[in-house]
Amino acid sequence: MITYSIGLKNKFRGITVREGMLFEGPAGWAEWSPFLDYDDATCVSWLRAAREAAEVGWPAPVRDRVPVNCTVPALGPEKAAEIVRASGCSTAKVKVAEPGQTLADDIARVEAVRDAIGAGRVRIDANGAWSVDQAVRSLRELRRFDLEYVEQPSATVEELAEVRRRTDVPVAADESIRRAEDPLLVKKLDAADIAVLKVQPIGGVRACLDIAEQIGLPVVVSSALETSVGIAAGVALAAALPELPYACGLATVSMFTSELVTEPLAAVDGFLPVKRVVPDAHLVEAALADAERTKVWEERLMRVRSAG
Ligand SMILES: O=C(O)CCC(=O)C1=CC=C[C@@H](O)[C@@H]1C(=O)O
Ligand SMILES: [Mg+2]
Repeated sequence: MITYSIGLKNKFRGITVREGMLFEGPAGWAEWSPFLDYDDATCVSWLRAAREAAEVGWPAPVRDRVPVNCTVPALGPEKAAEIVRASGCSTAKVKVAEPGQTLADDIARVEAVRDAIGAGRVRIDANGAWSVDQAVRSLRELRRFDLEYVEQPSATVEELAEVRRRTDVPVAADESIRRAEDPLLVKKLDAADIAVLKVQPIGGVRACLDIAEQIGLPVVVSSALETSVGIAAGVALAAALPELPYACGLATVSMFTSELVTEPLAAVDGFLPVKRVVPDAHLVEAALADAERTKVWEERLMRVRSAG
């Protein structure tokens, strides 16, 4: 069992360092990396996903590569454009509604991304930060950049449904699925056009495939900001879905300052290959967490195992 600690190039989701654990089982390597602000009960499904990866493996793929978007954190317009140009992707996902920023900041960033990507696709993610009225007002401004969709504009499923009724920008549900008691409520309330599925929070590739089948919406597979070991699970899900009409949010290892595998699952010309990965001993050594953080994670794992 390994505890890693890797820096992020830019602040994302309020964090600058990513930590997690890796395990090896009969089926291969697995990552368990619930965010530090999650309580033990929330981390149980994340552990189920890691167990599936280590002990059982994943269903057979139906494709050998997966189209991906580049992910643009809530940075200024120049840096945002730079990330898009360096990525080689023809779809970009831009973070908006960052606490402490304004709609003018979002407009400048999305405009810069639209210019950088040309005829490519631009989607935005508000992480539930807007009220319904704020979402409708913001989308009225941002829709001129020809948005593919807005991910989680507001916090609740009911709000998502209302935003969807009041805008012509398609709505994708993320937190409303991965953090919900009933992930299918989104469908029942007609709250979304697209379902964003993440393997760790939902509890594994098979758990995601079940939701995909029941929810009856096109699926975008997205990462939980894992190293290549965890990203491989997202790629396995994207590769096993019967239909994959959108680029996936799995090109996030480029946000890390270092990696654990010699050939990371990083986008080349907008695609990731479908493969399992094995951590490299030297890279792992360089990314090992210190004794104090390792203890924190080992204790967390023990608690979550007994909670599960
Ligand atoms: O979807 C992507 O392009 C990358 C992944 C991504 O945006 C996220 C990963 C991890 C945590 C989340 O805050 C965030 C998301 O909201 O989708
Ligand atoms: Mg999201």
